[in-house]
Amino acid sequence: MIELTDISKSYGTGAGAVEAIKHISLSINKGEIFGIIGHSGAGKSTLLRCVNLLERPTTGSVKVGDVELTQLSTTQLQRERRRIGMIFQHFNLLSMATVRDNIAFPLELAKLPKSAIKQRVDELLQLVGLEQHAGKYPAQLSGGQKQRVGIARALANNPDVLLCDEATSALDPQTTNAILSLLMDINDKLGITILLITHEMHVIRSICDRVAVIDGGKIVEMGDVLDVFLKPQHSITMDFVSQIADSFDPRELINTRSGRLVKMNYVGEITYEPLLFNAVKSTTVQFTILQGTVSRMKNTPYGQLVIEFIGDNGEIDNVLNDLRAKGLEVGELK
Ligand SMILES: Nc1ncnc2c1ncn2[C@@H]1O[C@H](COP(=O)(O)OP(=O)(O)OP(=O)(O)O)[C@@H](O)[C@H]1O
Repeated sequence: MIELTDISKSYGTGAGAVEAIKHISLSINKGEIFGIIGHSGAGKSTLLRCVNLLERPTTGSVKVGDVELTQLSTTQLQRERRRIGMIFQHFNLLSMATVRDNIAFPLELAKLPKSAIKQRVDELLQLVGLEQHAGKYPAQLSGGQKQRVGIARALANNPDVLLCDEATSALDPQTTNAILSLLMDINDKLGITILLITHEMHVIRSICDRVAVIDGGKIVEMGDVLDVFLKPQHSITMDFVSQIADSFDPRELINTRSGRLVKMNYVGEITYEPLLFNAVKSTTVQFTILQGTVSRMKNTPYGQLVIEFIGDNGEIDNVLNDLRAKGLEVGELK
């Protein structure tokens, strides 16, 4: 649905030039929720804005659907942009217009008849749960409600793609979760492809299928969220993962514990099985959980534990092999 090929973007020229993104290629599938995470200044906004050519890349190609956007005339580009909705961190609503009029705005630009606009706005108000607030002005709404207006407005022309520019960064944790659920619901119901940028790993873990980590204008790591989360390769990715994982380094335990320290990852329904108990029950091996997370990534449960096993080495080997045979990824820390 979105194909970026060898995109670079420089601001300014000569000695003062800033190369905000450098040779980025990215392919996003139809119906996917794809997250881009990076620290401030990494180039996230620039990259996102290249997708609808709010920023024109200095070099490279931008395809949305089958259309190469960089080759279009201004009028053609305006038409194609209707297929790409966008929401913003600070909502960017028209302060002098009601909720209904804010949502109607892109439909008026598209020159729909009045009756069709009314019907579509009613549908959108219902989709985002704002039927009771149609006559209010933005100043009378909470942050979460303002973002719902932003989402309804972005969806007005039935776009294929929704770009989300730090859409939850100005919201409190509870409202963030409600907006993330709404985005997931919209992706599910409408099959719309969502590309979001964030600096919060929580956002990626809650709703994304795949993630790219960017730093210094380059993609440093990319993959399925589960893989990147459970086995981060790059130090920047590890920083982000530690935002939500229990963040102390289990290797610090090595010199303080006398048993065998084992790290295990597991994914899917086995997360809820009594795996450890079953593995040791017919042995004399004992275990202690030193560190652990059991949670969900989007809809997939997973666990990550650091365990100390105490007992006969041969028996512990058998326990570890038993766990591996059940599908756990098991690695010893020493
Ligand atoms: N219009 C501009 N003119 C000059 N430099 C710019 C412009 N926009 C962005 N930059 C520079 O490009 C680099 C990437 O900025 P960008 O806003 O894309 O990063 P970001 O990851 O979105 O950061 P943040 O999370 O702080 O918004 C930064 O060094 C920034 O200063």
